[in-house]
Amino acid sequence: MAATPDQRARTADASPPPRSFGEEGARLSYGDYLRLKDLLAQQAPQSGASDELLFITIHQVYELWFKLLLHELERIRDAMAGGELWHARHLFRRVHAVERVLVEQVQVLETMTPQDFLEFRSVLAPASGFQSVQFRELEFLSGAKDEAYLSRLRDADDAELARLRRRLAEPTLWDAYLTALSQRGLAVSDEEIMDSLLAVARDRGSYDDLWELAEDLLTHDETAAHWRMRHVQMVERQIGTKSGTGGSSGAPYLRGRTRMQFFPLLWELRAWL
Ligand code: HEM
Ligand SMILES: N[C@@H](CC(=O)c1ccccc1NC=O)C(=O)O
Repeated sequence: MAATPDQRARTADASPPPRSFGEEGARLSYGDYLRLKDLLAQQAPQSGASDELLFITIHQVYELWFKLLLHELERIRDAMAGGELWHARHLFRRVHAVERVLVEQVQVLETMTPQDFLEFRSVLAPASGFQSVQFRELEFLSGAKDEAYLSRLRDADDAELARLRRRLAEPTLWDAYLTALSQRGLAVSDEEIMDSLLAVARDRGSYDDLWELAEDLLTHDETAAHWRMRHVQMVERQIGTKSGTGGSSGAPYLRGRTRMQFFPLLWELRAWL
């Protein structure tokens, strides 16, 4: 069999095989690059309960994914406003995949029994998911801006409050979608927006990219609703009708939140088609 160009070159000058890719710099190790010493030192259970490590780990994993989602959703917003619809759609595929993971991962925490949760639940109060700054940032960026939540963040520091205020002030995904519509000559005033959305839906030949982008927004909205429903099911399974450590009514409050829509007009559009 004929030698490959690579084999020929090696036998010709008898030089040692090249070092494997990445060895040239030889500065970073796996643990250094990923800051594993710091990362793996961040789980500090407050009780002796065996399942508290699971509880902390799952929340930290959520927060890491929230961080990535904020990064990608910002890029999506900016791509939409900048007319780069293909790029927004590319990033939406990633966002949807992560969001499906967020929903699926609820089942990991559901392996905990309510009895085992009660072993450490009392040490958690008054902490609760209410205080997740990144979760609220995701809602604000998606269009559900509700300033009232700022007052529920008991222990938020100045930097966190500033981040939320910035999210309240900056354009949402919906604002960016409207910019994309107007760049294509479509009217976006309150009175005209439904007609524009209908025009996009009815003329896929001219507006397919805008239609698909609206579908991506809707999938983001739908998957967020799936998470809220999975979360409240998990809550009912764990604490039933008890009120929450964060001071809400618990499951009834969370059931109310499942009706929230980021993009109500995209849902309403269906009725007019
Ligand atoms: C044993 C599991 C869990 C229980 C029993 C539980 C319970 C609750 C309750 C009762 C609330 C309402 C606020 C309160 O009064 O405390 C809440 C809110 C919240 N929880 Fe959980 N939770 C659990 C797991 C999780 C996980 C894994 C996450 C992931 C980050 C999470 C994120 C949130 C968020 C973001 C809120 C605020 C929701 C909103 O205001 O719409 N929770 N949770
Ligand atoms: N709110 C929950 C406690 C809880 O799940 C929690 C506590 C501290 C930090 C994050 C939490 N997760 C979601 O609310 C409860 O009432 O049992």
